Amino acid sequence: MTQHFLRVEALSKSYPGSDGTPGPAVFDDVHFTIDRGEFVVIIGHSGCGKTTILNVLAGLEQADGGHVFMDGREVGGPSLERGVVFQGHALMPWRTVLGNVAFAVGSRWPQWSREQIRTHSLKFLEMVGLAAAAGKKPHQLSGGMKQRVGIARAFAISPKMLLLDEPFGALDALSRGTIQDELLAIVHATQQTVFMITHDVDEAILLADRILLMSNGPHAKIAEMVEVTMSRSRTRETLHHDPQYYRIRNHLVDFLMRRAQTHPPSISGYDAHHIPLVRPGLDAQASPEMLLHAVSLAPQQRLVQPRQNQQACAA
Ligand SMILES: Nc1ncnc2c1ncn2[C@@H]1O[C@H](COP(=O)(O)OP(=O)(O)OP(=O)(O)O)[C@@H](O)[C@H]1O
Repeated sequence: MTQHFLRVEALSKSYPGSDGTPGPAVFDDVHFTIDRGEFVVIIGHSGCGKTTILNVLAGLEQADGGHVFMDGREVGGPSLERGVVFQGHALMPWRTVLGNVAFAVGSRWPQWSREQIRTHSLKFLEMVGLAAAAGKKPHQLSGGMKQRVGIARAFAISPKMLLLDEPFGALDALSRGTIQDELLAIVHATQQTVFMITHDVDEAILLADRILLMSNGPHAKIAEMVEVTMSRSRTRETLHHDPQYYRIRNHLVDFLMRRAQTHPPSISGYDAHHIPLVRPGLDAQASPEMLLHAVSLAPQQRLVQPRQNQQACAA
């Protein structure tokens, strides 16, 4: 049997309603795996449970049912083996940029000397172009710079896995693009295993090896997996020249606009243990009309579950 680096089995979670009684499962019967060095992105409408899943992988939250195994061991709580980057960068405001990274590095390798910690931290600040800002405090930085510190800090502890929860969601398009490029360069250089949440389908296609499509809650599921079959050396500049890009994008948008509302078990042949893997990029049958439709959709729509589902989720 193949040993996957990360194995998620039968995960489920519900939250109590306002009257304290258990609510319906936000998601249940969630199964997926991630291989070492793979970059996996999850997309789905707001409220379907993506952040909850990421928090369970991080060990920050407990699932009601199911298991997460990483590198052969069950995840039971937070650990420096996993680096987490949130949309809100969570920097310590009283520490400098270098101090924020050095604190994490010192916690990871308590036996290291001050000089070792400093040199190692600076190396990662350099990778995100922030060596010159090492002495600044977080309030002196732009949003993009703060997010870079968060990324440098997460990589600097050499985590076995990096968990990114919409890390670029609050950034303007220009900063977002630059940091995406930096992230890709570091991920490729370090062969880092990554699980990331985004609402941006273009970001998903640029960064991911595989994209998990999550259906709407309650009882949300991983409905399908999309393999990004374009060359891993793709860049923001070249992405749009590849016909595969439009096919993949169209497939993702079609899922979010139309198919996410369909409850997967009602799809004939659906098996939560064996999620269908599709390669729309290689589907040369996609009509020019479909491709045009994909291009004309706004690139960074924030996708929100239809109202009745959100209420059902919160009920
Ligand atoms: N601590 C909590 N207590 C009660 N309900 C919660 C809690 N955390 C999350 N929820 C609910 O669980 C559901 C899933 O939330 P979650 O944040 O995981 O979704 P999401 O898919 O990440 O959404 P978004 O894309 O908007 O970040 C939502 O309906 C949310 O209101």
